[in-house]
Amino acid sequence: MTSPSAPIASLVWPSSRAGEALESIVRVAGRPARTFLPGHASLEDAARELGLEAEPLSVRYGDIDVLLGTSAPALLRIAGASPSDEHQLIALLDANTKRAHIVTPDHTVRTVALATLRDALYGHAEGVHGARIEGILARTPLSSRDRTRARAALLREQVRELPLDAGWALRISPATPFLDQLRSAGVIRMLRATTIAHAVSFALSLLAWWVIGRGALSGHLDRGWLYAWALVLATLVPIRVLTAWWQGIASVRAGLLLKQRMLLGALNLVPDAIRSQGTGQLLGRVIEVDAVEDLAMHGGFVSLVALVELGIAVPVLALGPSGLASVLAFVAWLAFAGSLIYRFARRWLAWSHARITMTQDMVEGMLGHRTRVAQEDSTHWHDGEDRALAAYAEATRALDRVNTAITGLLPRGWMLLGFAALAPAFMGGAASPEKLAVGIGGVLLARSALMRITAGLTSLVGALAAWKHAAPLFDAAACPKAPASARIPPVTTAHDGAELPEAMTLLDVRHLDFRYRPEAAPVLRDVTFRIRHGERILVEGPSGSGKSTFGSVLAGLRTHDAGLVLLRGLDQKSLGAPTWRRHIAAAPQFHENHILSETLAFNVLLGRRWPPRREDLHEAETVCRELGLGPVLEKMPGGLMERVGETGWQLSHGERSRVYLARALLQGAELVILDESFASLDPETQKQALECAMKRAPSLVVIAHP
Ligand SMILES: Nc1ncnc2c1ncn2[C@@H]1O[C@H](COP(=O)(O)OP(=O)(O)OP(=O)(O)O)[C@@H](O)[C@H]1O
Repeated sequence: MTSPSAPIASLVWPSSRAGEALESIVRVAGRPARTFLPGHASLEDAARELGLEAEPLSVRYGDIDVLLGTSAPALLRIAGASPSDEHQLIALLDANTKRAHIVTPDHTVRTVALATLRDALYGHAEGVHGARIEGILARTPLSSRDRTRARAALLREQVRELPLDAGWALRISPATPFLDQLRSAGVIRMLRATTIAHAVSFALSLLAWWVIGRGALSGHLDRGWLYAWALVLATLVPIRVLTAWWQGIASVRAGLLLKQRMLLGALNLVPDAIRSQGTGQLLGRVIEVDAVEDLAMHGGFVSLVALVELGIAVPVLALGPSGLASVLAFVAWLAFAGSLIYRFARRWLAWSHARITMTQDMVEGMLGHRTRVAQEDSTHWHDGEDRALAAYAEATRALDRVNTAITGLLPRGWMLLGFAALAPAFMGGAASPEKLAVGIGGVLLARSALMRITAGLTSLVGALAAWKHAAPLFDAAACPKAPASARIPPVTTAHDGAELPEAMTLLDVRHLDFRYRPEAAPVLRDVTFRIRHGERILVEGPSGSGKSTFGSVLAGLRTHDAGLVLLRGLDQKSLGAPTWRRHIAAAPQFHENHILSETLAFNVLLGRRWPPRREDLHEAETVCRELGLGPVLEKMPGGLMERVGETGWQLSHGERSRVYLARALLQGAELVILDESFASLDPETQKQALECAMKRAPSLVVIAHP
């Protein structure tokens, strides 16, 4: 193994130039980027400044090869030249199985062997294990080549399972304008290439048609022309294959970007907005995302090809024997096609509305099914469904009628009209065979273009209808996020029981008003309240008095109408939602919380990095045991790795509430808000769980009934 820094020492960036390395990689990759302004708190913030997301690459040493193959562009963190040096960075542009391109500190691109990068990443482990391995090898009689190989193999074996902070993968943020994302992923370039390839392919088809038509109509076809025809057809094959390949790649990339964007939009939705929409409507939106992707991709490509074909068909018609008449007939038929597609669009919108409404009702019905089975007379379970089905069937029939006209009438009607326009030229006998061949070719080409454009536009209509439902998710992704760079003053340690100075105020609530709707009476009115670091506070009140609402405003889950909520003197807008949530963790009331169908470890470590480190799992298990979950951990065959939730181990009510508690306590927040978290526990377990919360939460707010 080569020494970690020697082969690429001149190609690495000092960590102090991380921002510049980021900017350089962005520029070389041809991505739209803003100018980098130095002085950011973290690399993640610096990346955000450049319109990127820097995702930490936390892997095991054994996964370095996979990492190098899949994470570019990335900033890789390697060990400094000597153990005392700060770490250095490699700006990885792209990589294949053997080589990688990196951007050097003088902003040039260099090719390096992938093995060199791998060795550089192992450099972190060299410092720790190198000397010991060297000691083992010193006692072994080996040639220097074998020694190097044995050293590399031993080191890899030693550290295979150990974690490595390998740097950051750089991704264009899903919140940047979608066109920029498409451009950056090379989709626009591929669309351009596809369009040109289609134009060439049509021109060649036309040439082939002209060659064969000319021969057929003139009565003889010599061998030379036949060869030319065969050659043109053979050339078409690779062009079509290449076009289909590009088209496929462009669809996959664009689809992926769209899904990422929608996912971000879903995560950006305000919880109250989600609640007011209902599960059915949200699911409807998510389903429509797939329809948007399929129909828009298909419709977009087909329409693009159709436009190319139209652009060729019209001049060919004009070159035929009945030039102007043929073109006018085609334009008139196109207008007729347009009116049919307009009618189709209106009916599709009505049909998709009926379909989506039924989906929403069905989901809501499924969610409430258990309650219905227990509470409602079975004769009323399906009330209203017949009416909805009848409306849907009628909308489907209306759509089918216009669809039949589009697919059946349009192409056949055009053939009749197109040949009718050519008829005088055929009858007159004055037109040359070449002209007649071009005329027939034009009619056929126009038919193909017409069929394609109707197929493309009908798909686009479907995409548009689906878009109406999916757009809120797409738009939510573009919501400007509050800066995450703002830092709150460092935490100072509380003195147990001592009167805390003013500076220790953690959360300051002043004249807070909150109402659920603008016209409704406020649920919280003029609340002024202060929590100091280390305090444990009990919030009590009768049912419906606004305790949970208050907790959710403090946790940043709801936005207040008036007043101030300050965390160490800064409001949520200045700190940004992620920073706010890092400092305040909440366990919402039971019905607002959820066990995800995942492992127990995943559920309790939800607020931390995933995959977890060994120490995360250890802490999670300790907290679970402190909360009295030891017996259930013992019962589960997989322990912490047992799958829980709807499809897994069904946790009891009290067990679930302690999982929610563990989840909140494990987030490492400064303030933990527990909303009726102890209500479902027996007195003994309640005492145990409360002791754990008191011990682990730096500051605590407990909401409970008197
Ligand atoms: N979306 C909403 N629109 C209008 N009012 C609402 C809405 N959601 C909740 N409320 C009302 O706000 C009030 C406060 O609710 P909150 O859940 O905060 O009370 P609570 O004190 O936690 O009650 P409990 O002890 O029963 O859990 C209640 O009267 C509730 O009905």
